[in-house]
Amino acid sequence: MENQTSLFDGPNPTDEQPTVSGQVKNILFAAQDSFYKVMIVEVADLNFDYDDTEITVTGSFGDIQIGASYEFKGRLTTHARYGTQFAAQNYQRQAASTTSGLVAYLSGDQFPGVGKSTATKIVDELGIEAVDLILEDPAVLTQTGISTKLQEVIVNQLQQSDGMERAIIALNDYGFGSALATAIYQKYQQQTLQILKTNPYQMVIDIDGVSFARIDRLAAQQGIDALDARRIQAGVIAAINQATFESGDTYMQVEALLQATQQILERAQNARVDVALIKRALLTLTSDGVVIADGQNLYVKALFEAEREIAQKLVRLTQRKAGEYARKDVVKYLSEVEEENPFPYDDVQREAMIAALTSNLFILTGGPGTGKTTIINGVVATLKKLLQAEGMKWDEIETSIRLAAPTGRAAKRLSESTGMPASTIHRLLGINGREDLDEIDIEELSGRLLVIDEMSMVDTQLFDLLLRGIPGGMQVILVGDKDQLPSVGPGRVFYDLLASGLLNYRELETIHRQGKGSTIIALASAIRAGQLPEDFTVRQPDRSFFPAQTTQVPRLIEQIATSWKEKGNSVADMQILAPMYKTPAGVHNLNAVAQEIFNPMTPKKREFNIKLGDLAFSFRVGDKVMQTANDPEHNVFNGDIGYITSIMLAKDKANEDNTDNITVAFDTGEVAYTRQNWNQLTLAYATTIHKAQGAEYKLVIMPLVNAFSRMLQRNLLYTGLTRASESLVLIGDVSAYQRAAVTEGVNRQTTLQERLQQAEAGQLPETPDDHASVVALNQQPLAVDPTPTLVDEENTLDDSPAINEIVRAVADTEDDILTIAQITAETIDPNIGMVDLTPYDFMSAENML
Ligand SMILES: Nc1ncnc2c1ncn2[C@@H]1O[C@H](COP(=O)(O)OP(=O)(O)OP(=O)(O)O)[C@@H](O)[C@H]1O
Repeated sequence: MENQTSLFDGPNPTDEQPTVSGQVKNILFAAQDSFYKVMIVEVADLNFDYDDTEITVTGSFGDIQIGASYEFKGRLTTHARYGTQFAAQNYQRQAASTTSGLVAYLSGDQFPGVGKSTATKIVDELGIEAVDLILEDPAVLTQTGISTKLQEVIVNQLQQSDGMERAIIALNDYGFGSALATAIYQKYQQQTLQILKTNPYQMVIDIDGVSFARIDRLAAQQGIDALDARRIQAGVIAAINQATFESGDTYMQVEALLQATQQILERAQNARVDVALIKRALLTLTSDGVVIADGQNLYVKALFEAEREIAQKLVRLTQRKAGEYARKDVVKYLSEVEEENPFPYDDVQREAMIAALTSNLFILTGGPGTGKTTIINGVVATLKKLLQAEGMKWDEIETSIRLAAPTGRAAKRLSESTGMPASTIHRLLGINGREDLDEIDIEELSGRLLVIDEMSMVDTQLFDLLLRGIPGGMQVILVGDKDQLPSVGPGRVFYDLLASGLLNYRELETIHRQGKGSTIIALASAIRAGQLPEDFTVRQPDRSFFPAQTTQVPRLIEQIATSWKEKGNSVADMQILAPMYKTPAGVHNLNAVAQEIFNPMTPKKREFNIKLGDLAFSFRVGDKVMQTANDPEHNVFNGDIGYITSIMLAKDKANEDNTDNITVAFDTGEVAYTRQNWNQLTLAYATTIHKAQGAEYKLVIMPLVNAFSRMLQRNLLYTGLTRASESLVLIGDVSAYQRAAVTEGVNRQTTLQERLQQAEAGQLPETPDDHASVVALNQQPLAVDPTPTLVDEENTLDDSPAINEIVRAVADTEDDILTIAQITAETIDPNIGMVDLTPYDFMSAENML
């Protein structure tokens, strides 16, 4: 088994682990999308101080039976609202410990047809471990001589109840967290243990997010050969998944895939893998339909199907009889809405709104301040009038307009700017993003209109799922800014939809935002057109540029941030955005700099020192932090920003929980993190530009230096500076900005446009099954392209499970736990702003360098 010892695991390993056993009286809560449960257990035995007869037990559990007895290992915790609970890390059904108990169990009601004599035969033959043996290998029952029918009854029942528990326990033991364990079990059900033990590589093929390296270690321990065909096939899948994720392409060329697979396989175990073996593996995968070969392009099935389905659905949507409302009604109600609006619409806006309301599918793109929100509001208000005229009741009207965006932050902004409820796309569809895409069942949405904002962030697979939920009669409006960074996941859907030229869209170009912000927007427009404006380095009321070399950046930022703070502004309204994590001008170092300004150490403050490889930093009470993974159980998601409100040490008197923990206040509530989960938090004074997509800040400070070389691309610069709503401070080399402005982002390889054209012509190909290119490959010698694949630092760093080394923190000896009520109050104060401030106010130019 994998060695799971990590310094995260905290307390002294020689301590006996807190254990409680007893009968489950009730299940208070069972999460729908994972195994998380909260239940009441009647205490029969325990090894820690606790004097009630019942205890609340929480954790990931399979099919818990009320009334059955279990043993739980874990720790006692104190929940702010629910009091003392036992957080189980592991559990076990208390099996019968005597042969007579086991005979009684096997001849019980749950095994129909199995009488005492059959049960006795089984126990005599297989012993007290009978249940384990049967679950590991059902064939052992044949040696008991009982009928095949009864064998089936026993195996099915055991697999159903104990099988699930054992599977989850085993998955936990192998180090799979709750989310992956859930996904794995949902896929294999009763077969989970068997797959884990006999062919763990299958998991790499079937389950998103299972790491090849982890499975490879597991398989090697089980003695699976490095040249085993299953290993090579899993390597192919790992390579194609990794490459599509890193490049954003939706497919890969044959030669590149062969080479990447070889690298992955040879790096993971020190054994040479011949390309011929990889070719053979690829042939099997394409024959089985796991990989789709379309000419020289190889796709994982889900991405191939997603592009195909998107094209088909969109073309069907546009070919459907045009929207239900007559143009003259639309024009009439829109004029009423316009009269109620504080300003008249411009012609393009008016025309876009009419087109949106009279089409089944409408796409709107435009930069900041061009009126996208104005159009959404106008369309929604006009639609309300149209529906009212149809006789629809008010509450029905409200619920028939659905607004959504790809991230929680973008949904929140959409809701604020429209005054209507908006949700994430995942929530709209009722999914958590961990489902098996082959089996996921999306329910059709109800309503007349669906508006999706920040479309540029939607990837191929999410868009496919979204379209599956859109019923025939629903109008769809997709809104975004095509010049922003594309989605993190594979594809560049929004770009492709626009570039196909086949779908109904309007581009807004006139900038309407006046006064403050105007020169930021003008700068954004120039950069969008591939130029740095001549006045780039000239100080403007709302933006400035300070030349600096990489090593000078931290000092400059220190001064700007200090000045911002001294003027009484909130840290929540300020964001430092850098393209990369490393270098003195990168996210890691700038976080350290900003932390010293916004949250310096004081004798009364607590901190935990963290060390991750070369990176050392600390979490302090009051720190601005970001959640870096989705955690639906606690309602916090990747990119959510919060503030540390308390730091508790295991030894604190006030800490009834016996472990170190950090509590963070998010907009949605407080979340406590024990050491195992600290890797989900980072300091967030500075973040990458990718992580800031969909957010807006009053002040953005952005360093761009030549050291960021290959990240210097137009859409990155554009996305970063358009996050600033009132003030923008740019720092670095003019030449770096120049280079970013003229460098078009790497072109993602996708086939969505081609599929749209094929769908439009009624010639969308069926999923190819001849995989001729791969067949041919196995017959010819192959020239492998020696160019290594570029690794995108952004993805690599964010996805890196590098956290295996964390040095136990030492805090000061203060017993008081400090809270930061003041800071959280400040972050939600909408009045703290930038009235009459310019970036120049934050500093005096003389002492900048
Ligand atoms: N035709 C117009 N005449 C005058 N002002 C307008 C017009 N259209 C929009 N505005 C104003 O311009 C500003 C920007 O518009 P809006 O918020 O709709 O743009 P946006 O594209 O959604 O911007 P962002 O993406 O930055 O949120 C708003 O203050 C809006 O009231």
